[in-house]
Amino acid sequence: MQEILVLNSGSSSVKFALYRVDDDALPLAYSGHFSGLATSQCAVSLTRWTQDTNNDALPTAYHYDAQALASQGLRPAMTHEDAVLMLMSWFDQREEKGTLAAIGHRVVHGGQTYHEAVRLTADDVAVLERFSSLAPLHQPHGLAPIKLLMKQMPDVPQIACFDTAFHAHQPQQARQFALPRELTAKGLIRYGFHGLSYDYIQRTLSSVLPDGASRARVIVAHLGNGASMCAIRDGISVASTMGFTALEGLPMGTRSGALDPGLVLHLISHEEMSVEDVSTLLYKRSGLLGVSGISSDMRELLASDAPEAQEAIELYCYRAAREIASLAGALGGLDQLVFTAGIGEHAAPVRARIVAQCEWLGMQLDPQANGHHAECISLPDSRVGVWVIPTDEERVIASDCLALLKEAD
Ligand SMILES: Nc1ncnc2c1ncn2[C@@H]1O[C@H](COP(=O)(O)OP(=O)(O)O)[C@@H](O)[C@H]1O
Ligand SMILES: CC(=O)OP(=O)(O)O
Ligand SMILES: [Mg+2]
Repeated sequence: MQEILVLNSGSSSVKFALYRVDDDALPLAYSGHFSGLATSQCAVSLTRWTQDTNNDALPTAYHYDAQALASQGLRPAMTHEDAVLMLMSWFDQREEKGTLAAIGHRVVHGGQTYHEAVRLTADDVAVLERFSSLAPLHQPHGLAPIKLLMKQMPDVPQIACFDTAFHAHQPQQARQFALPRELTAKGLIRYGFHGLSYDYIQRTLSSVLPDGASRARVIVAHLGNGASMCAIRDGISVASTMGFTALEGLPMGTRSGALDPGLVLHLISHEEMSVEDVSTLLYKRSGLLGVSGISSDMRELLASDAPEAQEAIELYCYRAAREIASLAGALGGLDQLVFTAGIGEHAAPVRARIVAQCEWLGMQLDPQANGHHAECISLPDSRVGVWVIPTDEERVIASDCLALLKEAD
């Protein structure tokens, strides 16, 4: 039995999933995550998936409690490296272990060089390390396990799948900043991120939409700890709110989103901030955390009575509604809006506020459906369909790995 392991390293988490290779199918065997890495709230969770014997389309899940996790050799880890080492040792000790055909990794920035999944060499890793300053919260954490595993398991292919790849075929206008041509030629362009998530939603949408519903002009709102939106025309990305880096666009958990670039100059020239100070401010101290002064976590803000929490939520939704209008402009109209990722999938009040501000675009929310996170949350006669679809970046990575392995055969 062959298996594919997927690692999705985020700023403070490592999500993982293990798939069995069964011809073209990839049944999920285990999934889980280490969260709160490098904070005082480290945690780990693991779920084992088995096929339901009565209905093989429905997997049944078994969630391990803390004691069972410890007996599996898994406990909360402090760093990304600790987490990956512990995971590999658990992986090695498992009963019913198969042969590892590949390890797939989410790599956030592929620059202009990488437009599809690739089996990595040490030279590739060196190239990708150069993009670390463009995604400081992600790229180093994505590359660290790759380097570690290349040493530990030199015979197992380490395959990178890129957040930027889905956006690589956007029209030039959507990619270009109004900067002198020589800077554009150097790669100072809008790349866009969360592409693995958009790819998954784009692939899933056709099975979700009823017959006759158009997929021509779609906006996907990926609202997680990082947040962006993507305009998708007939399955292809045509514009995104994220740009050269994953700072651009919507306000996020701790990131500012779009700012007047003159403000950055002001911080450096008049507030005596160094480049590093500004970087920390914009990546780690802004967004929901900065505006609320309370938390970067939407759950805490929604539960809080503090006016600052409400202000942060209002600003978040206002900016989201404005970006939807902007992307609808890029698409020349709108047929479907999809919410996904942590906030998009679970925060009904946030979706309600955003859709209310987009009513003029032809969206009508079904409050009851929204309240219980139904797949379709718009009323039957809403001109624009509004959907909630859970994303699955790990599955996109696993299927891209499988396609690459088959190509190499
Ligand atoms: N039930 C919920 N209600 C509101 N927000 C939620 C809920 N569950 C998760 N979230 C939000 O989703 C965020 C994490 O989203 P996720 O897509 O997992 O992010 P990432 O992959 O960037 O770490 C959390 O920070 C939290 O704000
Ligand atoms: C690119 C990005 O912002 O990713 P995440 O949402 O996982 O932080
Ligand atoms: Mg994410």
